[in-house]
Amino acid sequence: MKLHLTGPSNTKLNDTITITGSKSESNRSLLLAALFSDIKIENISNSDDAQVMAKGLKISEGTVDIHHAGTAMRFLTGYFASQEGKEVVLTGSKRMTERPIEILVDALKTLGAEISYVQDEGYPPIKIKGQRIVKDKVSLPANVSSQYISSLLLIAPSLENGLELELVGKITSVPYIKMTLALLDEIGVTTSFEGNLIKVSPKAKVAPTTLVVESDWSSASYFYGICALAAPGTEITLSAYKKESLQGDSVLANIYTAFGVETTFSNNMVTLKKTDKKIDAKNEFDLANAPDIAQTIAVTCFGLGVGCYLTGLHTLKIKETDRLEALNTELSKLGANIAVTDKTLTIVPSIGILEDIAIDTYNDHRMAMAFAPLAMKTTIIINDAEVVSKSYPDFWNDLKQLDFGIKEL
Ligand SMILES: O=C(O)C1=C[C@@H](OP(=O)(O)O)[C@@H](O)[C@H](O)C1
Ligand SMILES: C=C(OP(=O)(O)O)C(=O)O
Repeated sequence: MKLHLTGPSNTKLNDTITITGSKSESNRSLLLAALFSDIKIENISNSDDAQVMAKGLKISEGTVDIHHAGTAMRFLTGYFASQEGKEVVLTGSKRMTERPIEILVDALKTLGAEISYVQDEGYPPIKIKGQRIVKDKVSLPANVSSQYISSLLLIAPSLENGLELELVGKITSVPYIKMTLALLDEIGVTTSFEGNLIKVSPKAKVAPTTLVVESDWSSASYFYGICALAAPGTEITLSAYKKESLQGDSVLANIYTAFGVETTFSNNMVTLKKTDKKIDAKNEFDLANAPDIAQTIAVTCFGLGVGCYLTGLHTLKIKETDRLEALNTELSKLGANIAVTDKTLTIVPSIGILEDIAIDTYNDHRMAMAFAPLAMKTTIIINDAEVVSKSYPDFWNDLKQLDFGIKEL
C-alpha cells in the first residue's frame, strides 16, 4: 500500500488521540501472565508484535513464527528454553534471521538450556528443547541489545533458584531493563540492580495482580513530530499516559522542549502544545537509552530546517532494518544534508523539502511513521505504508482524525 500524504488544511491543530498500549510493556506482561496464571492485563497493545507474542506463548510444539517482532523472538527464546516438555523451532521474517541472538543463546546454554541453530550460527531460526533450569549465575555482554537481558529477567522468578546476572560492557537501552524489573516488582518479585549485577529471587506463586499497560510512548513520538512542525498554538492531547512512566521514550517530553513543544500531564492524558520558542540551529542528543525515537527526532530536525548531532545509535543497525542507512538514503532523497557513522547521525541545517518524494520503509514501521509528520511541510509518499501495524495499526486512521489528507495510490 502506497499512501500520498498532505497536511491538514488548518495547520493549527486541536484534537485528542487514544493510542494503543506499549508493545514493550505488553510483551513483558504477556510472558509474565503465561508464567503466573493470577496475572491479568489491561490496555494491551493491538500491535502485530503483541499478537504474535500472545500466539507464540500458546504453542507447545512445532514452529513458532514471530515475523518481525524482536521482543517476541528474544523473550520467547528464554521462555521456551525454561519450559520443560515443550519443543519448538522459533523463527521469523527474513530480517529476523539477520538479527543476532547468540549472546542470549550462549547465556541460556550456560544455565543449562538445550538450543541449536537451524541455519546460521548465531541467528534465528533456533530449535529449543525446554529444560528445568537450576543453575542461577551467568554473565553476558550488555552493549548489543537489552532484550537479551530482559528475556533472562522475565523467566528468572520462575526458575528454581532465581537468577544472578553479571552485565559485561557498557549497558545499552537501560530503561528497558528497568521496565522489566519494575514489572517484576509490581507482581511482588524481589529484585536488585546495583552496578553491573542484577539479582532476581524465585517466586512460586503471585498474588492476583492486574498489570495496566500505559499507552505507547514511542508511538507518541510521531505526534511530537507533528506538533513541532505545526503552527504555534497547536495542541494535541494523547491518552492514556502518566508522568511516572516505565517507558524510557517518555524522555520525549524533555527532548521536544528544544523544538518548541511543551508537555503537560492531567487525568491520564498528555497534552503537547507548540509554542513560538526560537529553535536552535544545532541540537545534540545521546539516544543510547531511547533508540526507538532516533528516526522521529532526525526527521523533526530536517522538517524544521535545523541541524542535529545524534549519538548513542550503535543499536540501530540491527533493528528492523539498518536504520542509519535507511535514514541516510531517505532523508537525502528529500534534500537533506546528512551524514551517518555506525553510531551517530548528523544533519546540517538546510532550506526546503522536495515535494512528492516516495519514501521507502524497509519493513520498518518507524520509517513510515517517522516520515509522515513531514506532510505538515510538504506532500510526501510513503511506500508499503501497512508496515505500521508492527507497533501501531491505527496510525493512518489517527492521522486522518487530525485531518491529514491520505490517498492510496
Ligand atoms: O525491551 C524492549 O521492549 C525493547 C528494547 C529496545 O531494544 P534494544 O535493547 O535491542 O535496543 C527497543 O529498541 C525495542 O523496540 C524494544
Ligand atoms: C526495535 C524495535 O522493535 P523490536 O526490536 O522489538 O523488533 C522497534 O519497535 O523499534
